[in-house]
Amino acid sequence: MRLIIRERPEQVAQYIAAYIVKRINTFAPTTERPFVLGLPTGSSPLPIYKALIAAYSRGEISFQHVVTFNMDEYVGLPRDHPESYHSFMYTNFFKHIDIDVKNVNILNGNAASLTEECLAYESKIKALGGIELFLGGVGSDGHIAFNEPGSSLASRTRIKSLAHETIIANARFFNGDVDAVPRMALTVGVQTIMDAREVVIIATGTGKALAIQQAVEGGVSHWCTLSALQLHPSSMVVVDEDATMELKVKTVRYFTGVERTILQKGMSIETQPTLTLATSNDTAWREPEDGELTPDISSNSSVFPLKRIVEPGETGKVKKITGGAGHDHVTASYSN
Ligand SMILES: N[C@@H]1[C@@H](O)[C@H](O)[C@@H](COP(=O)(O)O)O[C@@H]1O
Repeated sequence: MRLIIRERPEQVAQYIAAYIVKRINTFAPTTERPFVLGLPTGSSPLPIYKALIAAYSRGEISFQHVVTFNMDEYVGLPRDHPESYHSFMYTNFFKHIDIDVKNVNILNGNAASLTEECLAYESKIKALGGIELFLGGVGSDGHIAFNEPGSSLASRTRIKSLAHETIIANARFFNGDVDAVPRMALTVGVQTIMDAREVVIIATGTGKALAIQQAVEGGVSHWCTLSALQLHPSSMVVVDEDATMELKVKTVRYFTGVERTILQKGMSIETQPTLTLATSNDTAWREPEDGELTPDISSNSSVFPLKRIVEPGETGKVKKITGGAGHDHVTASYSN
């Protein structure tokens, strides 16, 4: 898991929006090979949507060949209710970009059979080859999508009852009326998110600080479903300073130090190769696996397919890294 820290929420949103634009453009989606993007609702992602709309307006990105799957939807709330996640997505994002409505997938919380609806959602994701990048937010109790504390980490799209904390938190969208907040939702499961080739999470504000602390410094636990991302090979959590309030100073320094080191090496944070130390069985050249990521110094190698040069028999700590942004190859030398 990578932790990226920015001072303010707007900077967090800018970072993530720029990352998504770059990912989609590098992927170069077509009708036959669309970019499959998982999307969240909530207040935290709003500035990301604003930044993506601005990038679209500037002609930097098209969503014509992007297929989206939203994380969740309330059960029983009419689709055109202003607080349904359908309304949220069209109002705040889809109606401002060139996405084809046929490519928009949002769970139907009013389906005749909710179970069938969930199964069909999973099948459709699978039929499209899986989700390339899942963007998510996090609840104050550490939930991703509506995978409330206690959710199985192996869960898939299903019906969930909402935790009391979530109902209270979401009452702000229903004029503060706790009774107006639906009690149930359809949600992708933790495993649905884990299956995505890459997961990017936004967390801003002090209200998310405890969840971030548990997810980053704690163990993997169903009590904080965000923590499952520790097991994901390519996950990134982008936070503002307020959301780091419960982290140890040592943790913050570690992650900011990692980013500083990368920048000092003259390598763009987005263009890090995946470096692994050679073992006796390694070949001299090893192409990174699709989406392979090491948590400390690298980014998604499928996006920036730099080659690693690992000399046979080299072991020990990385001593020197040369190359990086603008270079075809990145070379690492080692000390034992
Ligand atoms: N189901 C959504 C989550 O997907 C979202 O991450 C969370 C946080 O929302 P906010 O960003 O408004 O704090 O709210 C809801 O519970």
